[in-house]
Amino acid sequence: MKDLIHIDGLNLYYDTHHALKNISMDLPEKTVTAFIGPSGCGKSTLLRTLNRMNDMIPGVRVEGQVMLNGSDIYSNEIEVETLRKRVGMVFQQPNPFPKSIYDNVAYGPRLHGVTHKKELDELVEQSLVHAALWDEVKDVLKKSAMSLSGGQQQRLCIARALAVQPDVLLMDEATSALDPISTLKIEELVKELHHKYTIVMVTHNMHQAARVSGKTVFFLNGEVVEAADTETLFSTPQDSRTEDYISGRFG
Ligand SMILES: Nc1ncnc2c1ncn2[C@@H]1O[C@H](COP(=O)(O)OP(=O)(O)OP(=O)(O)O)[C@@H](O)[C@H]1O
Repeated sequence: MKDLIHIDGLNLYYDTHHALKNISMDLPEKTVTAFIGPSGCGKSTLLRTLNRMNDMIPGVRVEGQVMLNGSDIYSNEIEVETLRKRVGMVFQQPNPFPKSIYDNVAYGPRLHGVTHKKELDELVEQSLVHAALWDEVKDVLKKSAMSLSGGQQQRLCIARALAVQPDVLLMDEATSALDPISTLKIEELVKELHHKYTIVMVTHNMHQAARVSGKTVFFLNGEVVEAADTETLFSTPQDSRTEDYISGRFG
């Protein structure tokens, strides 16, 4: 599988706190990559560097390179809005807009200039189908997104992210606020979506990483300890710290 994202010598500081230390890795396209590791090890920080969400945090300094399909996303020529269209994100808490289901999904395409009703209708339907929500909402598209359950809201947020046809979908603990059934639905969805999208997910749940991802990266104190295909990392870890973590000795 071709590598879509190439990270080289990445360091990130929150003021004086050195949160990411010399990270280099490749993220293959159309694969789910899981970031695992104990709380505070830098998983979410690294995820946020992939669509420059850290730019919004005062005092953040980034050094090194993040290449997306051959271009450096930190170069001056990159427009952050365009980058975020290519690299969508879903957060821990479902955060639909207080608008109708339809308008949530149509929001991104409208922002990027799609105005034709038929085209919008198609995009909304296609995105909701891809997010495995269409059957549940197709008759209530005008209803408020806030009327949906937490799990449905999260799938709506996935549909909203997919509606602008991104290359990459970032998921930051996207199931940790959900019940087990909704979690399972999202895991099933992610397994389907990776045929079309490159997915990078942060998870506290090692079992989830093992179930869903093709590649896993284990972090500790802002450093990558080990990155490998998921089966190898969980069956034959090379580093004793990985082994200790996955066998539950800490974290
Ligand atoms: N906005 C911020 N300002 C200052 N420091 C931060 C900020 N966000 C994270 N940090 C610090 O950076 C380090 C990495 O945090 P990060 O949230 O990336 O870790 P994580 O592995 O995702 O943790 P968790 O699993 O608990 O979400 C931690 O020491 C954290 O305190």
